[in-house]
Amino acid sequence: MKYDAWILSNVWPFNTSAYAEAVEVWHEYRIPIIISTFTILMIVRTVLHTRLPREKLSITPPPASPTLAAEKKIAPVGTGNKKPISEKVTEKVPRRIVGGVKKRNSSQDDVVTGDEKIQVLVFFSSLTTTTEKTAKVFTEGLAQKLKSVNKASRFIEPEILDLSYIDYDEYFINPPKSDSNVQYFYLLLVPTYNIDTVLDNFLEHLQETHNDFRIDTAPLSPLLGYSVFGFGDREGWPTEADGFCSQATDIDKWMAKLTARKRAFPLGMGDPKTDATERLKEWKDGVEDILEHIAETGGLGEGVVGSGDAVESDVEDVDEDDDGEVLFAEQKVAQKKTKSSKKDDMNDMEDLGKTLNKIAAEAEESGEIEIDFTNFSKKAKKPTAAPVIKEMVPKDSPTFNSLTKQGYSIVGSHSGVKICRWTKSALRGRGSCYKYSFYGIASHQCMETTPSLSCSNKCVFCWRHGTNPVGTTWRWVVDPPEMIFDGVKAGHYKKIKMLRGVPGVRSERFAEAMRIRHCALSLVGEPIFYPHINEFLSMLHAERISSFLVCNAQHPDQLATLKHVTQLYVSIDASNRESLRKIDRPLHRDFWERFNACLDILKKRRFEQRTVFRLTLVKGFNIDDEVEGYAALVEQGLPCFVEIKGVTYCGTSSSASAGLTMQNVPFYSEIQEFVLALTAALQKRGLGYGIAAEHAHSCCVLIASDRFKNERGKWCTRIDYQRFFELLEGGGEFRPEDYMGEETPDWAQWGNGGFDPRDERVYRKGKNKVPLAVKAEEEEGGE
Ligand SMILES: Cc1cc2nc3c(=O)[nH]c(=O)nc-3n(C[C@H](O)[C@H](O)[C@H](O)COP(=O)(O)O)c2cc1C
Ligand code: SF4
Repeated sequence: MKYDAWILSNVWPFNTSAYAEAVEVWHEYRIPIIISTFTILMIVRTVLHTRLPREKLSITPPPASPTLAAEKKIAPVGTGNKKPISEKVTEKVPRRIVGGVKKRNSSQDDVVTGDEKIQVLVFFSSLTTTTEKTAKVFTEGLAQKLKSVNKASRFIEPEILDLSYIDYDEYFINPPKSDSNVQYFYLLLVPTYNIDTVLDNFLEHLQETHNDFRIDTAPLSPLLGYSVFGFGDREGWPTEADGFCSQATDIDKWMAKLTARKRAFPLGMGDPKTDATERLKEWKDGVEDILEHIAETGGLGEGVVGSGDAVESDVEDVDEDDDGEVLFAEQKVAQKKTKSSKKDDMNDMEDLGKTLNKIAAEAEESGEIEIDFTNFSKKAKKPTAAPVIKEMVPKDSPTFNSLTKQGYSIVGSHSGVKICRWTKSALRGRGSCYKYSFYGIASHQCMETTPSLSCSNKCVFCWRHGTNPVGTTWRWVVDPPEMIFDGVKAGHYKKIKMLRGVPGVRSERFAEAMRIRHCALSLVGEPIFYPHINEFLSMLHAERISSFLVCNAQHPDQLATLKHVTQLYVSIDASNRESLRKIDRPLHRDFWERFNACLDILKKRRFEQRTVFRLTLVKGFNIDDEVEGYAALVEQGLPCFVEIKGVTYCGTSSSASAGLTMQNVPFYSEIQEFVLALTAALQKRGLGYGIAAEHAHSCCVLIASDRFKNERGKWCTRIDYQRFFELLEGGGEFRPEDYMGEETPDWAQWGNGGFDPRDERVYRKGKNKVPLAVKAEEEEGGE
């Protein structure tokens, strides 16, 4: 019997015609039957999957995220009728975060459970050392305090870290790696600068870390907590809306995001000139309390002010809507848009567009800010009001009053002119400054001026800081060069005329002084900062006024485009990066790169114009062990001359606050020693330099390149000014040797002191005949 026939007769209970019909139906409908069955099975599976609670198969946390122990979560106190977030989460599973951004929501994720150690890290940033000094004192005080709290043994000695030197990746992507059971607490003390500083880098790093899709949005949540204190200036930035402590505010916000809102204590702010001490003390007390609390209880505590609780999150940060979804403001707007469009049932794109605009406007009105958390653009900036360009030194400003009290005539809104003490001295026949000994410049015919009272450094030895404005870029009203030129000349002549009646003024010198022959662009500030510096120089040269321009080696772009000057100076205040940072306190974060770029420019220019390195020696800052470093810089820039000058002491509170005292002023014998050592170091390197001249009265010595020796081997450091103007007016190319002047007079040469024998040497009562250290009021203006 065949198998089919056997089945029919033994298994199939019905008759054969019924079977044949069934087979026929199957053949006809088998595809829809299979599809329907499969679909029904899938629906049943999906329903069961979403309804039934699931067991966690693994306890491994997701990469880069600490274990989230839902059991640890404590209901926040003080949230009114709102249910604790953790409860809501378990009620509505799964909890959706629109936009796919991972977010943590409790400050209790990482608690100290028993014997963990607590390490406080105090980060600071400082340009002009206020914050640095304060942070040091603060950290010492905190260390003392933590020794006396309950559970003091939990605390490791707090550590202080400079944001300019640390690797952000080590501290601000994840907490530092530690093999023992140490947990970290971050404190940040930062100033605010509306110019480019290291803080911009830092903020960018925080922002990028938060927005980096590869890492958790809150990778710093394992921290125990953090708090920020900002230093600002209410005089310039009176309110927070004006930018008072704006960078501290930004850091606080980004840290809140990165730590999942573990703000342990509210952002503190203070102005060192007024209330910083008081505000910092309050903040310190609060931070100490919370640290004690952490050591005792293991966490920040929920619901208390400053607990970092989710309820106090920022408006633009995170928000909860009725459905228990955590939505970012952007998506909330988007959701409203969707709901609204559904309600209105409009398919027409034009109408939809109108509705969206309306909703967006509503959202804006209600204070919701649209933030793109999914696409981070560095260029995206907060919309700001159109900038109002201000005057650098307005007539009603404290800076104006202070500068005028010091004898400056302010021209326009950013230029100044002042009579230097050597001009007065020369008028009375009592000697010119070292520029006469070295270069033949008569001080009574010299005008000292600057077209930019602003500077990008805060050198410890500068007698004007506290008064002169600072900045890294020109952000003020620009006065025309003609106005400045006429103004500074008028100011200079006016002051000369006022000296008419001073006892001892020689009539012939007074008459000569009414014709300016030289301009020292070195008074204060940074002359090449002025956008029309080249036009200004042309005006000087057109009147046959020679130009000595001193720049601080921080503006390579401007230096590169600078036209011809009679002598071009670069201040070399230190031989290495760290020393330069300490002494010049530059505002530019890439100050060392800028400095080196300027030296390279100077090197290229050495066959076009006379180039000079100006070294100002400050004992305890930039002399010890730096000879070789300076020699290396000379080798790099190959200047025509190196002027070495002892610092002058101004005795102001700002110099004192920079740690400068009379002890930092070198004796002339120390300058001489340094010059001998430097010359030897240069010669050892095979560089053709020698000591050409000195002016002991100004504590100043000149090292010159052998290029400035004549055929008789004599130094010719003086300048042929007549020739310089002829060459300039000729319009062709020329070299510094082409306007090399006559031989340096014997009395000015090394070993002879440098005082013009035709002048009368006047010693002040009680002063040594050989000046050992010159005070600023004597020396000011003798640039
Ligand atoms: C160029 C410059 C820009 C500044 N910008 C701001 C500012 O935008 N907002 C503010 O509150 N303070 C500003 N300040 C004030 C400093 O933040 C304040 O003086 C601070 O104490 C400096 O700290 P530090 O010297 O330790 O770096 C600025 C100061 C300077 C010199
Ligand atoms: S570069 Fe000159 S003006 Fe500027 S801070 Fe230094 S010494 Fe003062």
